[in-house]
Amino acid sequence: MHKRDLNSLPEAFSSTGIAEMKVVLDSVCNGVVVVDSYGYITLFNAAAEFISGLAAEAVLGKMVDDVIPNTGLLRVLETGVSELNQRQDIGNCAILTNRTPIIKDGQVVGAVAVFQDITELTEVITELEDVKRLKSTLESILESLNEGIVVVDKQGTITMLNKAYSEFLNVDPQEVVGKHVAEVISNTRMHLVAQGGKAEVTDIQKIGDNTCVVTRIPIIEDGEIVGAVGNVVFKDVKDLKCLAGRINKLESELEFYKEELCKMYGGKYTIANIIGNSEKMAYLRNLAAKAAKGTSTVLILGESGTGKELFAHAIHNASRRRQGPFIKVNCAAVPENLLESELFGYEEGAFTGARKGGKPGKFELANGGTIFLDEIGEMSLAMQVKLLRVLQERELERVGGTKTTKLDIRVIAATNRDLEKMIEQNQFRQDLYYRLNIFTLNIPPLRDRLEDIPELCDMLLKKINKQIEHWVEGVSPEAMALLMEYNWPGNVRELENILERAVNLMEDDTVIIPEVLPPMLKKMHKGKSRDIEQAKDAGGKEPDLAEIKGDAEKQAIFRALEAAGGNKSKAARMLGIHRSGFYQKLQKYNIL
Ligand SMILES: Nc1ncnc2c1ncn2[C@@H]1O[C@H](COP(=O)(O)OP(=O)(O)OP(=O)(O)O)[C@@H](O)[C@H]1O
Repeated sequence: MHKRDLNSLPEAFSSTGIAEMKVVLDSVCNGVVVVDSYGYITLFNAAAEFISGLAAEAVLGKMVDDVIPNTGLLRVLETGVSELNQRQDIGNCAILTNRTPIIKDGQVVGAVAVFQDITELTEVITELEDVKRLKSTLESILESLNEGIVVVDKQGTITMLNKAYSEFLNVDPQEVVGKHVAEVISNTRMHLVAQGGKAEVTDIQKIGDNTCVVTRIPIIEDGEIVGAVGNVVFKDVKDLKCLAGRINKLESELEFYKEELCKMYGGKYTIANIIGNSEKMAYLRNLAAKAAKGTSTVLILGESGTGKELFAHAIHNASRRRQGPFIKVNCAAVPENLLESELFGYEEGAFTGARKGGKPGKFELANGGTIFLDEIGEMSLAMQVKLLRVLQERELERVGGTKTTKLDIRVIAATNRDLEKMIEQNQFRQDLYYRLNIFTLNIPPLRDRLEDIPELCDMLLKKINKQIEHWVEGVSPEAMALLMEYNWPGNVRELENILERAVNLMEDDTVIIPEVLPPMLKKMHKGKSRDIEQAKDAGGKEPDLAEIKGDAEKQAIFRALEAAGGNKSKAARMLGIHRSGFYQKLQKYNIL
């Protein structure tokens, strides 16, 4: 670093009272730096020392750009032109500086910089800029709102009125700012809130011709009320009514979808829907109500069509789980190789063709509700083991998965098979049977409670009338006698089918007569046998071939079921068709 002898200061300062001048300059708050015509520092006052953090002795006589690298004084020496109000950084300090040349006899003999620390000022400016940005953001938000907003000061003078409010009032926002709020908004209480400091939420206010819903909130700063902000939530109560109407509509839509969901996944029937005034049915209804109160697994036994599913729905609906789902799985209708994933679900990639993202199984879907395992007697031994594990542990893993899901479900199982006999024949696992056989309902076949038939007919006819928009009052005594003599292999479902067929064949009659009942009922009733052709006479219309074939097929199914004691796999074998084909037919004729 070059240093200059202080004895050779510029003539401007060499002869007259430098020391005196330094005392003066050390007393001022601004930093002062003087350089000679070569750029050597000749003066560095106390404020310059303070701002730069450098001692005067250390810098005097040194080249200014060695001391202050970004100095502009050398440029001023060169150009002889002043540079005023320049921003510059010295160390961590921001300064504002005026650089001027020192001219003597028309010659630049040196230069002086007079500067002040503006670090704090810069911070204030930055803060101010932030506040300005925030203000403009808030203004844009307020302007874009649909709600009308007004702000008043403590005296009730409007300081802000947003676009929505000014349009609603039909005033120019610029003109109303500065006016008292009462002059601009009719029936306002804004000035009172700005005085009293008590918020008024969701008040009704008549503004012009509109009855509006308004809210007024005091603005409090440092514990002092400084004004109030008001907003018009609904510019007309009609808007509110309209909104309430929309909410009502949405609520009723929601109710509708909830009901639909309940119909899809919830229990359809209640205990009151279980018809039958026989002692056996009264006892079973009572038992079902007790089963519903508990949490135990329920096993429902009975021939096909006796109402096992009806009981399962009714138990679910009478239980505390009635709000939860009711999920039915027909273990016989799902192909053996799919049953596991159907029951327990699967993870993505568990097998070829597995759906992306996996799929929950029926057990998961039933969580919080009831799972109804129909035709449990048709489940393979391998599946029985898996089912037993889930029933014991009350948790499952999806096929191909590792995560366990806790289950909170009530299990109701049903079958028309003799499970004890199946255990003897090693077709059903004893341990699973014990798990299921906790609360058992044995539904007797219809032939053992013929006294239920009249009441069942009444109920079923009402249902059929509704379905096919026909009006049949009841069953004639002759037809009833036939119904009471039949042995009902298909139970209540068969009764329902026979009544529906009869109603379809009837024309002018208001009661079911023997002629519209199927031949096999009449065959059992000796001497009164007539066949379907008489149905033609009674109904007056020729049954077509498909109808006759369908009828014959249906009767064949019922007969096979009767001979197989309700065992569907056996009935399918007797008819020489595959079990799944047999199920399709059961579904087609509404026998399932
Ligand atoms: N006691 C009853 N009261 C009213 N309806 C009944 C009664 N029993 C059965 N039903 C009606 O008969 C039809 C068959 O009943 P459901 O499906 O419950 O029998 P199921 O024993 O489960 O038959 P499957 O073993 O073939 O599955 C249904 O329409 C059901 O509503």
